[in-house]
Amino acid sequence: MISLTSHFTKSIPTKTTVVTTVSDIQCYSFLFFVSLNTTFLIRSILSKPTKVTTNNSHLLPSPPALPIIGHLHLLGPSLYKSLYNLSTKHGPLLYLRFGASYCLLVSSASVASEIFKSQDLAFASRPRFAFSNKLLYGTSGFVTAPYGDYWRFMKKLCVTELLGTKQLERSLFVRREEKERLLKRMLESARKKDDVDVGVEVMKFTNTVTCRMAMSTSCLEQEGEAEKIRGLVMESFKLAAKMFFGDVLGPFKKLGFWVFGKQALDLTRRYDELLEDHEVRRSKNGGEREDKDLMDILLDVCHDEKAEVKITRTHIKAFFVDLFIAGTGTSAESMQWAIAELINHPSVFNKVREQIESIVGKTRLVEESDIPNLPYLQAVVKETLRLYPPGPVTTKECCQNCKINVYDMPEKIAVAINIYAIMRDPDSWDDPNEFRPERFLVSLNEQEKLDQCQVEGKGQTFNFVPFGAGRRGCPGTALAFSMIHTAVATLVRCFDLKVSGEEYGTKVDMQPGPGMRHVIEHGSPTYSSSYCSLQSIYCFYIII
Ligand code: HEM
Repeated sequence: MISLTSHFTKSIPTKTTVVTTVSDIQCYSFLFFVSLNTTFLIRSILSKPTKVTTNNSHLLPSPPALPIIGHLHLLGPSLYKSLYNLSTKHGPLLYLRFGASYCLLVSSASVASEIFKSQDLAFASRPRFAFSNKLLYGTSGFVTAPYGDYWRFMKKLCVTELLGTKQLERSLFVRREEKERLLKRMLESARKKDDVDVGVEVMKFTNTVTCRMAMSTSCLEQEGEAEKIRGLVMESFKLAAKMFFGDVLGPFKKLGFWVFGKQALDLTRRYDELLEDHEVRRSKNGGEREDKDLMDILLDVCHDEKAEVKITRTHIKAFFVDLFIAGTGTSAESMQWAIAELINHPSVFNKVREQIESIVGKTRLVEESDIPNLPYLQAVVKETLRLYPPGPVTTKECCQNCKINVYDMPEKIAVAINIYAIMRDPDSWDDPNEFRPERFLVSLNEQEKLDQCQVEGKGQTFNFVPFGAGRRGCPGTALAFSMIHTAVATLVRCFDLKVSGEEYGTKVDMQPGPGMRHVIEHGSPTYSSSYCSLQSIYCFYIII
């Protein structure tokens, strides 16, 4: 084990954050919007926002809105927190309008269960944003694909060839090797007494695992390839955050694209180059291989003229970009939050380490097969995901008329489900803002009762939903848990940790950065542009 012995000379990087009362992006969007066209403003003032009504007696609750901007002024620097504040004040199901776009906001487990379970099929698509057909392979992606043959085909492939239980067993050696590489890199820094940027290291780990599992290759094979992918993912977040706000521009959204279009095309070209380089290397190295990976299978379908579902090369590229964006930053971010909470709670840290030592001993590393015997580690990871979901808001679109509670849902209405709010709801959780992993430790008796409920179909309360749920729920849940458990256990097992330049015991600042504005300036390792943890993450170095 490596202990920290000396003070460190390197100072914490000064990524200062300026918190404003109203997010800059809001102001910029609004000013941009205002200066663009007064005619539209006048029209908007004259026309009342459409409210979603049901048989006329049920008007969806909605906070007071301003002309033109609707509820835009109610958003603060952190989007998901602003939405959380709105729901605590006005209720768990709200109608909101931001400039020219509108949506329903869902913030409680009971309303979410309608969407995740009772009306799952009706909400099996996602809404399209203003520029979604322009950014990164347009509408060919999997995450944004409408519910239909293409989505079903890709989902099945995803599960059978990459993320299902059997595939995860087959790819166990990849995660083991990459865990050892992560450890080696950290040990090297330790020997040199260097600071380690946890964010960079765990992102290399998740990137390379995903690359190797999906394309049988290591991102680290080529000089700087992991860094290149990490950079591209960060830039995608920045751009998506800027372009997302195009929606408030309504009929003028094309002008917004004109501003960012060149950046979007450049980003797509760089993803293209990366994937094409990769394809050239793989055909040089292998040609026809017996043990086909996901990329091989997709290329076969692409070349098969009789295939039931038509897959193009653009679909394949879009799919891999989606996997990187949805899978690598989210898992890496959760690892960082977990480590940060453990530094802030030394007694929890020691308990995790003691449990690992009692189960694994002192002579070998933690393996995935040890995880079922480490309930406290599992509880720490769950509690981290509850407090800091990397995708705090997920979106769905109603694709057929249906009812939520007493309200009729019109087709095409966009729904934002605030996962963050659900997992901090005091009706579901005692002391919801406290980090208390023990809440996830259930006694054997309780576990039996829970199992019985699951068998009888009564067990889903939808109050713990970091991965969403229903048919559009995250297919990478098992992989994410494997990666997070292993990485966190390895770091706790092998290193004593503290914030660089500070005394032992100094707390990591857990205040998330100011959301959208920060994403636009710095990019974010999270796949949701509405959430940002960079203040603590950037400032957070391990000293070994
Ligand atoms: C801590 C890690 C992760 C978290 C918290 C997370 C969370 C989520 C959430 C909230 C959704 C939306 C679910 C919904 O709308 O109901 C989602 C979708 C998705 N996730 Fe994850 N995810 C994680 C890791 C991964 C990994 C490792 C992969 C794959 C390598 C992955 C692939 C996807 C894909 C492809 C979708 C889109 C599914 C669809 O639209 O059908 N995620 N994830």
